[in-house]
Amino acid sequence: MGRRNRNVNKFAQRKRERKEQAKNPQEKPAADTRKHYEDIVRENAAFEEYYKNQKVCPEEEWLDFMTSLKENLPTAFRITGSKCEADALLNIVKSEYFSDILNMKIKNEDKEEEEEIKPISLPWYPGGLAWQLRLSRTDIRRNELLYKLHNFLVAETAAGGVSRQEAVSMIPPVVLKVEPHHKVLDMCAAPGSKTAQLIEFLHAEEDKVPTGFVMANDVDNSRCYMLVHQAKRLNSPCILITNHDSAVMPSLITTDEKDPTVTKPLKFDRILCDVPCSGDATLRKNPDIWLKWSTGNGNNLHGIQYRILRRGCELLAVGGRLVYSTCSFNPIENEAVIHRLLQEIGESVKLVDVSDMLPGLKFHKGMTHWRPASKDMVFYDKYEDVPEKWQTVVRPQMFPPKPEDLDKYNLEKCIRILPHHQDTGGFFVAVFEKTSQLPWEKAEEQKMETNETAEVSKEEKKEPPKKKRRMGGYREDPFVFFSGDTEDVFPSIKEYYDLKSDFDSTCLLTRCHVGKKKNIYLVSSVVKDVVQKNENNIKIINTGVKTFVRCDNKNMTCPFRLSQEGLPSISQYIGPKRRVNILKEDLILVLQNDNPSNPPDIKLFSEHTQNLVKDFATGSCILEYQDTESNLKLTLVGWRGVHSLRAYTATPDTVHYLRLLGADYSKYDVNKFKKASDVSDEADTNNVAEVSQCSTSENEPNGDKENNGDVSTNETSNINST
Ligand SMILES: C[S@@+](CC[C@H](N)C(=O)[O-])C[C@H]1O[C@@H](n2cnc3c(N)ncnc32)[C@H](O)[C@@H]1O
Repeated sequence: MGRRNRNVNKFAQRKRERKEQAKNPQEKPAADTRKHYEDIVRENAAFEEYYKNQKVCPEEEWLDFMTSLKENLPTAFRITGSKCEADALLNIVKSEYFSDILNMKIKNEDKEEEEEIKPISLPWYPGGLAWQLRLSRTDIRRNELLYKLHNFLVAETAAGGVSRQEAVSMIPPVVLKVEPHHKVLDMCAAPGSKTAQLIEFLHAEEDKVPTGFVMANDVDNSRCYMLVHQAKRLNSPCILITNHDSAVMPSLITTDEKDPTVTKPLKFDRILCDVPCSGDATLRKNPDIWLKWSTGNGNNLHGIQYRILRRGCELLAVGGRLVYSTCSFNPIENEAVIHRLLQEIGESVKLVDVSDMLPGLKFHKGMTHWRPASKDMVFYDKYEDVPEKWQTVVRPQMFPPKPEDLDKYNLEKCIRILPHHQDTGGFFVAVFEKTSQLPWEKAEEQKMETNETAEVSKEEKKEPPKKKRRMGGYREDPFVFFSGDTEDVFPSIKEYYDLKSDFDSTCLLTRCHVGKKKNIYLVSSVVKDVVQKNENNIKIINTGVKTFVRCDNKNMTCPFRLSQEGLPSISQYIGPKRRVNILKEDLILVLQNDNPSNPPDIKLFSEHTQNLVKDFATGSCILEYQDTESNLKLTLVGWRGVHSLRAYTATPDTVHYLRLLGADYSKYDVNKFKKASDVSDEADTNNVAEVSQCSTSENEPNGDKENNGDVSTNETSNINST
């Protein structure tokens, strides 16, 4: 394969394919992988022999283990978003969707008999926000009785109200115990489902910008753009995405909080090492692994897994917590990696028992004995038995601890989840705490101190400046921070949006040095510091949440409108001049009349709202609504036209808000099973909305409704000023 091919951005390519498919929703994708999956014989003799030999589960559970592995994976999802929105959505899910299906019996794809669907709340997930259904994704997609549930999952995923994620994969962020002040590193982050959770935990305090941040890293440049997409859904100014081999992740620096004139090494309070693995615990979701499974996979990955974990321990602050996880059953990728690390670093890092954080979760304790094997399925009890030809593959560090050393390592504190435990995928999790510096960290520090003393005595002999690190891959646009309140476009933004004096304009940035600023992004001050101090040292792919978008409209004195993505971060700084406290019925009116070329006339609104906007300057504004009973608070970007008022939301968000308001959104809730001729004229005219609900991927957010300078179009807007 040529170099050009390897550099194809797979994510962008898939996006293009989906767009094409959205244009012709009736057409099936060329390669129907589903069919392919159905044809796969879910058997692999080597797999069975290997894991029977490793004793991954007691003999009496073996049949259940294998039977479960051959079944399709049930669907699981989490409800996300701010606490008040998540609570409101949870109530809707329970009362509208689950009550409908509670007593329903469905014949699943891979079962003979009809079964009850029975939604189960995952008992160990905080706030009762995570659910599992006894239905695979395909079951939900293909069954007409479930079209409303399917529409709900697709639309809410696009709006960021729901995240579809395998149940067991939700565990690592839960046990990492992230708090809003933590500096968090996700070493192998793409596609980003766990990163999303980390960000949600970071934003646990509603309406407050966290003082911590999440750095989400992946070695694969194209997969980094999946992270960009995830981050975009979450609207956080506290995330940065980097592209590096985490086994050799560079040491970073940050400003010392105690003395802002000096820098110090950046150590992370929380680190997630969700390392690349053979993935055989995802067989239920990825049946093609049955076809290619071999012992070689685990053996080959052990080394990189160990190096990533080791580097993670170095980057971890003393007192910090690190989670190592894989979706593999293989002890060579799991306990052997951990044993190797613990052997090397002594007592400075120790395993922690986190079972009390996971109430109701069934699992097996970590293994304390296993037998490395070569590709020809010969098992070894000691390295000396390994024939020379396999000695580069089966390494001495892969062997289990001696029985007399077991107490040193506490490997039983690891968590092994098998598919039959609670009808999920399999998973492995180990949680570490760092109690002191690693042995070589202490030595390095001493060496540095000695060097510093020596430097003082050789004042004249200055070393030449270090060469700038060369960073491979795609060239990213620069991160250009505002110099302060005098930055050319800032005074008009400040004036128009009545920005409070404590807003730090140096946290705004653009992605170009010269030319007209198009999109303006916002980061938290700690993220700004990390970017500015380290951008020559590590490749930063993306940071900042889009907050202002250029909009050269003759009816607006400021050339920038607000963007919904950045609104939760900037809203607290915007003064009363640009806020409208709208009534519920008026907000519903605005959302239901979302045709940008025909926005609702001011005369249609309540007297209350008409009075509020009477003397309101035209242009971008905030529409706010708070339900006094439920505490539900909605904040939307609006537009005051000369004679109209409208919301500036993307279609999935419109559906999300209408759902939360208990309003009618039926025109978007299309039953795709009905023949095209049955679909009402109204739905036909809302074709774009239908497509976004039923045909495009759940991960595909729609742009705002107009040509408004969104990332996808990158053009400035001329908004219809009706
Ligand atoms: C198991 S997946 C991570 C899944 C992710 N944590 C999630 O929950 O969505 C492993 C990821 O590690 C990345 N990876 C592989 N080797 C790496 C390395 N040396 N450094 C950083 N990332 C690496 C892969 O590109 C892949 O995206």
